[in-house]
Amino acid sequence: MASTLHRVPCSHASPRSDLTPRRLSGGNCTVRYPRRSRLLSLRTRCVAERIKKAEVSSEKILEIQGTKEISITSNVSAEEAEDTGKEEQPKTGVRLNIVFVTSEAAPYSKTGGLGDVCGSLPIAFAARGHRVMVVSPRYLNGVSNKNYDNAVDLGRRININCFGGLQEVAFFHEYRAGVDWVFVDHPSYHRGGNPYGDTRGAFGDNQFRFTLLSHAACEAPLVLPLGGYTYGEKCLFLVNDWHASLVPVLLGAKYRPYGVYKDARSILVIHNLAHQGVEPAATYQNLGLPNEWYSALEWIFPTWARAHALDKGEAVNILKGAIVTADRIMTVSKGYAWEITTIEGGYGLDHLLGSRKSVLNGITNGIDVDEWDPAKDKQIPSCYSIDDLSGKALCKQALQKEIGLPIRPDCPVIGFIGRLDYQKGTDLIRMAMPELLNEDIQFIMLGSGDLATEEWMRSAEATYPEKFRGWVGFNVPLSHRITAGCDILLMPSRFEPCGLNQLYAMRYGTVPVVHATGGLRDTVENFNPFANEGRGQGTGWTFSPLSKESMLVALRYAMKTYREHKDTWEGLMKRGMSQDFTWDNAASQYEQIFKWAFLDPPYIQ
Ligand SMILES: Nc1ncnc2c1ncn2[C@@H]1O[C@H](COP(=O)(O)OP(=O)(O)O[C@H]2O[C@H](CO)[C@@H](O)[C@H](O)[C@H]2O)[C@@H](O)[C@H]1O
Repeated sequence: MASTLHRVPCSHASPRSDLTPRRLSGGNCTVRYPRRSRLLSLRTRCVAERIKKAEVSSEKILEIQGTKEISITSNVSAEEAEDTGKEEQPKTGVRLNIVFVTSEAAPYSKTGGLGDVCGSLPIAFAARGHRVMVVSPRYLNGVSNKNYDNAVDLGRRININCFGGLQEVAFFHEYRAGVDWVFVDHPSYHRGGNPYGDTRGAFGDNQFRFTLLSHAACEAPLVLPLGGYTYGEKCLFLVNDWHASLVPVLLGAKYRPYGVYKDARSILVIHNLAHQGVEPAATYQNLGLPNEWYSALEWIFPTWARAHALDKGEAVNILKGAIVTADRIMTVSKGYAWEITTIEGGYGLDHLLGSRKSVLNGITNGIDVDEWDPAKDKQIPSCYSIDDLSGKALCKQALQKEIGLPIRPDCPVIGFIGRLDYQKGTDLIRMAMPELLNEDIQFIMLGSGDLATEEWMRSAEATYPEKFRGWVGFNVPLSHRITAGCDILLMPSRFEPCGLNQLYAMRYGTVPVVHATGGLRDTVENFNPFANEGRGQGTGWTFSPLSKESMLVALRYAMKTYREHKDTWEGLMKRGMSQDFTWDNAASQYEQIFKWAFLDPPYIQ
């Protein structure tokens, strides 16, 4: 065994040798990795610490000390495991080193569904026996700082060569729920607002901030001795959306030419194709990539999308870079996996995605069934379950009271939660509202984003004081109370890669009414009152086409059923509540894709 691990030659032969990954702040060309013996002693120390903290069952101690694999029985203390003599066995056949790269991970950072997924899917993989690291920025915006209280500075600094200079980043780390949460620290992540922007709009340096993230994520498995030893080169990168999409390009352009990461694989997970990280072509030189890799990111806008006659439409598209270099591509539902290969859903990338159809799969997201559990949710005023729904009625009354609407148990309450964005079809809600509020209903909206829609929500409250409430902002506890207290959840999304709110709604016995698109069509079964010998079948209503009229038709069916067919309504609620949306289910499907990824040679050698 070599005394140092992962030594990368400092190839001065390359005209861009400044791009070699191993630079240290001190100017050395290679990182001095700890010797193997030191790694083992670090590992032993860390194991001792974990044993002390009773994070590892006693039966596992020998295994940890003696083998390369770590299996954490996350919720079982050493004493418990000894007492019962039982121990969770890893569910996976092949244990992998999985590295999530993401711009958000709840509860540390979240602006939407990406944060939810990257906060809970890693835990599901860890529980199945994989070693899992999540690499994400350490956002300090004044409000979120406390989220990182338990993350300690690992004392590792690396210099990233991009944007015309060396950028020093640090790594913070928290080990929680069997997962190594790694936070990349850099001054550009320390500012007010959310991860992408503030009240003045998107940050102008997002390309820089997420370039740093991708470079740092490529280094993390090599340089961070987590739990005493590094993840090493044979790992699987799960890169989420455009913010992490430089990772597969970097593997091919910056590491493999030096023999590093030859056994790694990368999978691009697309949560939202509408955001691609497109910037002027001139920014390519900032990304820390060799010139000859330009074509991987090259993007030419069609003529109609150019600003003027002399505009050649030349740009770089970071997401495209991952589409053409990742070993496999995934989306968050089967329906969306197909939609993105069509001209309507492909956002200009349909041809490229179609050309990689053989490695493109969709797996429906799961949800965090502990955080979203009406039987033990601390955020709602009264818990309930499929066996006793009485608490739901109390949640409805409490919501009406909290939000200042008349307390009326029999009046159907319709809710909407989400980003106020073109994607979510909020324009349709605005258009339909005068007609909808002619009915005897109440409507509650929670969201932030598009300023005009926020303004409209405020004015709608004034126009319909007895029927409409709009809460402008991002408020997770309130989103739980709305999900529990409403009867119907409306999601008229133009496109929806998966959608999580309809899953939360069903789990809380709130009946979804959704546009039949992407993951919404895959997860909500349209109600059929005649099926099942007249007992009915389905979990909600799906409407199509996306028009005000068809949305109102679906909502009227729902309201009529709610008012006039109480038993049928309860059947709808209970069928929704009994769906299996656990991450474990999704994670086992992911493992099949992982197997395929390692069966094939790396797509970019
Ligand atoms: N104002 C607010 N206050 C509190 N909570 C709020 C909120 N606005 C939104 N949320 C929360 O943010 C999450 C939104 O998740 P979605 O999956 O519905 O949409 P999003 O478009 O962000 O995600 C993208 O990624 C996910 C994950 O893959 C896909 O499901 C989805 O289709 C895709 O568009 C939910 O947890 C929701 O409750």
